[in-house]
Amino acid sequence: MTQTLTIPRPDDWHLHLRDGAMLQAVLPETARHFGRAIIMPNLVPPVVTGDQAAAYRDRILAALPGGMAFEPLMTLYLTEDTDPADVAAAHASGLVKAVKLYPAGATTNSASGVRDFDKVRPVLEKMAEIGLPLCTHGEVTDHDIDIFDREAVFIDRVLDPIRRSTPGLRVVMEHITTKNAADYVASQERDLGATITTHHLIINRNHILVGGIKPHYYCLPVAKREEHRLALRAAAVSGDKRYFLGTDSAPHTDPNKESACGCAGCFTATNTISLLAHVFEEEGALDKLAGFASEHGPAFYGLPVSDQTLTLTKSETAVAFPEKIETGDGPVTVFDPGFEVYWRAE
Ligand SMILES: NC(=O)N[C@@H](CC(=O)O)C(=O)O
Ligand SMILES: [Zn+2]
Ligand SMILES: [Zn+2]
Repeated sequence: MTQTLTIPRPDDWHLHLRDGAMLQAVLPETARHFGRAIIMPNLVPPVVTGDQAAAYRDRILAALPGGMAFEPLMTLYLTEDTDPADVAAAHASGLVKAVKLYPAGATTNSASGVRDFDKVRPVLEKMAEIGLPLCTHGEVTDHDIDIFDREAVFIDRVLDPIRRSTPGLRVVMEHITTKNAADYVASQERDLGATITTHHLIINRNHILVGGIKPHYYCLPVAKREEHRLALRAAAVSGDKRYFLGTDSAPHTDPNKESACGCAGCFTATNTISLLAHVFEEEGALDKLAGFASEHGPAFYGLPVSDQTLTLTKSETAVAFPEKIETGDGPVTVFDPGFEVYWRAE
């Protein structure tokens, strides 16, 4: 008997679409399965103002193949010069759904991010007042902090102080990778959620380093020890509304990944939904997939759950995903989970 699972059409609450030829190639990979996505603003140059976000939204919609329905939910890239009034106007018009905080130097295209968190206080206060969420890349950048500790230290030194001094500020801890982060979310009563990626439910740091270095498993925050992966799985399948899917699908061309200084990012848009069904089945929690992928995110952002559905079917034979997708900028390798997957999305 074929096993099927029907869920409301999922959304991706953390996605990199890039621009130009790359946007053209990767957008259908997401739009095939997802109805909406929170679009990350770390372009070069970054999407800082409401006008830039409106123009980027238009480029995304122009790149969408005819017949595909997809709603990009735009974000603004927070800089020390961001104008609270511009943020408020972009929110009031319905264009912008979140503001993204990148500590300067923490990740890909974060050079224009925040160095001195006191400088963005007026923006954060305005956001708390109008109910506009802050999405955080939660890692400190101090040279004396080990890369595997940077997320946990960010919570103590940056995030918790910001939240205490800005009551009412709603925060999404993006792409959490540690038990520390999952526990912090669980300990907070209100105004806090977290996205979890597909790949952090599947790989730990051994996958990156054992048996030769695997650049396609390198992303930021870097995958941690197995105990952390297990904590993320427990959070994702818990049914707790504070955790939801943000794939952080982050395309880089193969030459930029397979390099002496490889870029951070895993490209998971193509096979994410099948991989998630596999993971949730492994955890005996297929009934929790709809919450994680389709319901908790809209609840946090105050949006309706999709009235469309996506059906997953478990087949006898493994699904054949492409190893790479071609883009006008060069090939992009699709995330390889290292196991066969039998769940197919219609
Ligand atoms: N996650 C990553 O490793 N890379 C992202 C940036 C980010 O989300 O930190 C990217 O833009 O490539
Ligand atoms: Zn990030
Ligand atoms: Zn990201």
